[in-house]
Formats: sequence, structure tokens, C-alpha cells
Amino acid sequence: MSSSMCHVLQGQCLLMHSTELIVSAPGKAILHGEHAVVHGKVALAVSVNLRTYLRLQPSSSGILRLHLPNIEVFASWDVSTLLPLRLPRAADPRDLNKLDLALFQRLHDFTGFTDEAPDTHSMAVLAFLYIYLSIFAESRELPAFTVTVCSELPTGAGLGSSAAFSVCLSAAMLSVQGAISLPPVHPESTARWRKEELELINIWAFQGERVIHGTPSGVDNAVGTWGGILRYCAGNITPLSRVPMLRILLTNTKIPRSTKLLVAGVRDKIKKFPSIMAPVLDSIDGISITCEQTLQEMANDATPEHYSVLEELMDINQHHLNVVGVGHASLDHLCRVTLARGLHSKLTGAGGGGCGITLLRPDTDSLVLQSVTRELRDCGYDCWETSIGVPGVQLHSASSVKGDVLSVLNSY
Ligand SMILES: Nc1ncnc2c1ncn2[C@@H]1O[C@H](COP(=O)(O)OP(=O)(O)O)[C@@H](O)[C@H]1O
Ligand SMILES: C[C@@](O)(CCOP(=O)(O)O)CC(=O)O
Ligand SMILES: [Mg+2]
Repeated sequence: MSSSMCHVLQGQCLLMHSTELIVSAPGKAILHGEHAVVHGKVALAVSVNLRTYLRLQPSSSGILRLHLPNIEVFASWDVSTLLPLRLPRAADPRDLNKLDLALFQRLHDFTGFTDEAPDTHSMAVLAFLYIYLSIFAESRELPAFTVTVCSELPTGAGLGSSAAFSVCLSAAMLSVQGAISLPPVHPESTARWRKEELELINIWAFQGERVIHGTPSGVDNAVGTWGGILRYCAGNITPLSRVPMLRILLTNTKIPRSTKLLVAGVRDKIKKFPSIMAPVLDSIDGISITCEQTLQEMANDATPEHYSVLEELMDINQHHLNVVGVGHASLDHLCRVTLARGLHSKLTGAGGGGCGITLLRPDTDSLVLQSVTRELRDCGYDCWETSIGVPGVQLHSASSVKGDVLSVLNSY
């Protein structure tokens, strides 16, 4: 972290902005490396063209409101009741490498939520309050505003909805606090923040992910912040600029699952069978590295043989993910249905249900695609071809937001 950023992090509340703002962040698909990345291995991840949108409206009512229509949360607090929960922000910015457990405990006591049975509502509310009380820890007053979040992403399906949510919260609240600027945004257009500001957004989004996931790797919030295609390993983010434009079919099996529980399950398995699981994680690391090399070669000249390598890597990784215990019958079925048409799939994200990705070749026949899509939909799955590599977190002019999203944001 640069010293100037430390200064901002420690800053005595610069200028508090009091304008309405709309921000958005994309979801992601992990090509390879989910779960292994939590244990220091390489992951390759891409942003997808489904976004989470957040609208923040300042208020003079002294009431902080949170509207999360996707998960039916409508909460409000008198800011005076939140004041006693605040703790001075840690003097050492390196402490942002973990959660402030004292604040976390206070929030549990205040809300009455328990850590044993984390549910959709409590995780979202805790992440919101945690980021709010941390970012405004040193502000003279706690600001009142209404935050409304609406997402195109399925919640809890492996496409990084938790990270897109955390990135939006972080960007909006850092902007209000004045720790980052409000870049000028022209009508019908969007704007991005500077590199150092994006780094700050990413750091605070990571805290939100910690509240929701327990021990996230940080790959999802990195994609939500930076967008594009990234290699991620132990906190090091490398954008991959020279890669072919991959065609990806996304399938949501709609089997609900929790990233937090799946990540904890993998940790238990590694603890129970260290000598068996370590080689599997190493092999997943090898898959990510081989995939990255193959993609780089393909940027110059993509051949059918390159696609065969990518397909084989997906098959091997899908087996590994079953071995580490994050498979599901619905995902096995997805792989079988697509393979019957010559297409290769694997789960993406935490697994246990949720989404899978299928690699399409540039010349995959549209009739093949139509029949495989129909068959997957007949299983009750959602299925669509997605664009990848879209921009990360953005500030929007209201007229740049799609009509249906804007009408949801405006209806609360
Ligand atoms: N649009 C949203 N509104 C409110 N909370 C959300 C939203 N999207 C995600 N979340 C929070 O993130 C959690 C899902 O995170 P997770 O289990 O990591 O799944 P994923 O990130 O794969 O979608 C939800 O339980 C909720 O707490
Ligand atoms: C399983 C993991 O690798 C990805 C989780 O992604 P998602 O929450 O299922 O979208 C966890 C992580 O990297 O933090
Ligand atoms: Mg998540």
C-alpha cells in the first residue's frame, strides 16, 4: 500500500460529499482456481456483463436506510443509535488484512444476528454496517442516507454477487466520506476512479467479503473493482491484456448454496487429509498456470488444438473440484448434457450447486448451442451466453443506467 493511500486511510475525514450517486460493479466467472486460490494458488477470473447497482441518496432525517429488494431486506436505523458502536479506526493500515473483531462482535450484539447460522439477510446487513461504521469511524458525525441495491446477478450462485455488493458499498461510502473523489460524469455516460482510488475501493470491498465469506481470497472483489480478465494469486492482481475473446455459456442450476460454508468445508478436508488434498490444490494451480500460458499463445494464433487443451483443463479441474467436496449432482448433470454435444463444462465459484461455465469454440454451431441450451432449460436451469471482460466499478449518470434497473432503484 502506498504511503499516500495510508494517509487517506488515516485521513481525518476530508470533504464529505452530499450528492446523490449511482455506482455499479460487475459479477465474475472463475475460469480456474476457485477454492485453491483461498490457499494461495493461482486463479484466473473474468468479469461478466451482469452488474449490481447501488443508489445512495443523502438525507437530512438522521435515519440510515438500507433497501435490498433482491433479498427482501428493508432496514433503517437512527444514526444516533449507531454512534456508540463506532470504534476508532486501527492506527495501522495493515490491520485491514483482517476484520476488526471488536466491531464485528458489537454488530452481532446490536443486530442480534448469530455467526453460527449465517443467512442471506444477516450477512448483507452486517457487511453494510461494518463498512459504514469503519469508513465513517473518524467522521465528526455519522451521515444519514438511503442506500438501495439492485442486481442483475443471481444471489449466491457463484457469480460473485457478494463481491459486487461489497465493491458498490465501498465505492459509494468512500465517495461520500471524501476519501476518494467523485469523478466528473457526463450525461448518459459513466466514469471510473483513479488507480489509487480503485485500490482503496478494493481494500474496503475485501472487508465486506470477509464479513460475508469468512476467509475470502480477494479474487472476486478484485474483478468487481478492476473488471477485465485477471490472474490472482495471494493478493497479487495481474490484468491479462493479451487473451483471445472467449465465448462462455453460463448455466445456473439454481441449487442454493453458501460460499462461506463451502469454503469452510474445503478447509476442514485439507486439515483432515493434508497429504491427499495438497497435491490436488497443486494440480489446480498447474491447471490455472497452463490455462494462462495457453491463452497467451492463443492471443497470437488460436488453433483448434488450443481449444482442445482448454477443454481438457476444464474436465480435469471439474474432477478435482468434486474431489475437494464442492461438486453437486446438478453440476455433474450439466457436464454430461453439454459433453453429449461435444462441449466441456466445469462449476464456477464456490460450487455445491450454483453456476457452471461451458466453453464454446468460435465456430460452435448455433444449432448445437440451441439444442444444448434447450436441454439445460428443460432441466430447470437458466442458461445464457455471456460477454466477458467488462469494466469494473463505475460511477453512473442516472441516464446511463438501464430503464428497468433505474425504475427499481427509484421505487424505494
Ligand atoms: N443484490 C444483493 N443485495 C443484497 N445482498 C446481496 C446481494 N447480492 C449478494 N448479497 C449478499 O451476498 C451473499 C451471497 O454471497 P455468496 O454466498 O458469496 O454467493 P455469490 O457471491 O456467489 O453470489 C448473500 O447471501 C447476501 O448476503
Ligand atoms: C470459492 C472461492 O474461490 C470463490 C467464491 O466465489 P462465489 O462467492 O461463489 O461467487 C472463494 C474465494 O476465492 O474467496
Ligand atoms: Mg461470494
